Amino acid sequence: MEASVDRRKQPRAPTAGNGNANGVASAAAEEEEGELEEEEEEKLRLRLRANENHKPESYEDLQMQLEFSPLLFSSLEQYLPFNMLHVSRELKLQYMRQILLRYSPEGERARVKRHKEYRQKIILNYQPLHRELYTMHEANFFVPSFLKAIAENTEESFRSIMAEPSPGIYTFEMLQPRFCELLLSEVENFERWVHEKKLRIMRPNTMNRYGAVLDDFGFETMLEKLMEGFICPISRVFFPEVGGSTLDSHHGFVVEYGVNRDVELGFHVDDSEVTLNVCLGKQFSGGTLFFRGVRCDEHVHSESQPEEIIDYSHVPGHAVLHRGRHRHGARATTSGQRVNLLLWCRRYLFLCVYSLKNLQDA
Ligand SMILES: O=C(O)CCC(=O)C(=O)O
Ligand SMILES: [Fe+2]
Repeated sequence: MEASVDRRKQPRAPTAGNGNANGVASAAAEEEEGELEEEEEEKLRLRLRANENHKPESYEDLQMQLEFSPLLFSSLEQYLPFNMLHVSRELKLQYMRQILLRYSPEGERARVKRHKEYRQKIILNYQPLHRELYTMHEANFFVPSFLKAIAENTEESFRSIMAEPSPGIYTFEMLQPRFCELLLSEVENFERWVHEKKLRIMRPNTMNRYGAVLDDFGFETMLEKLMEGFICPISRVFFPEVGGSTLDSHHGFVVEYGVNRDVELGFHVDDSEVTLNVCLGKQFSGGTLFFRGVRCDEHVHSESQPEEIIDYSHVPGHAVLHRGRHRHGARATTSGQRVNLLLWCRRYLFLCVYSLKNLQDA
């Protein structure tokens, strides 16, 4: 098994979106007034260090016209040269956009554009069944023990609700049964709608034939809050080596296993820094999650040590939190139906800015 480990990828453009696929191509921006002279374009540079005192602009209102995430522009702004910090927002935008365009492959931008249009079509037409799920209501979503631990926000309080069956794998009770039930019925409602409309649904990633991307049908803001308010505090304590407290984007989806669904999931690593995996139900047997230790890219296929081999049986409402690079897979769900909520948490904006600066310095 150790011979082959897939990198489980979301079918998306890593450099053009922010993991939330909120960028769309617009040729119009090129003809905007105040365009930079060609000569100046040659000098487009980012500073080595962020200017922490600079408060970046918001570009959210331009979301529909921009081919990159508004958040990416805000992150990048802190790295602008001093003389660019106080020019107009339009000029800053143009400066940053030209840098981004230089390093972002066109094919990926086109893919992000298509994804954005797909999402827009859904958001405009899909009628949610349980609207109360789309905004964060923590008292309705989470069990009290989880809320208490988060409110206390200490390593001790987190450990008091968690088991750590193997180093770096944390399990705990998290979601209320009622929330799981409603979310399952919302997902079913969405899938019914997709089927009725004869839409081609985009699956969560390259290894699933079933399941749905929650961010695509309205859950983006709620899941953002879940990551920021609940997963970042825990990751800050347990996953500092992957920037646990600075996770800045996510990919949220459900996977579905059972008869007429996916059966199992091969050995893989996730396209995330930190992964939250919560079982929503329903009733099932099998579906055990197996882990085989954390590896870097170069050693992802190496043998595992006996102490790294661990199995975990999903329990509805209970979460598993692990590093994306903690190699794992799921055994066959042999009867019933198993649905899990996955939140791949990333440091996408940070890594984007970092790789841009590296490319510039190369
Ligand atoms: O089925 C599971 O619980 C594992 C899912 C998983 O690893 C993933 O979606 O990346
Ligand atoms: Fe995974």
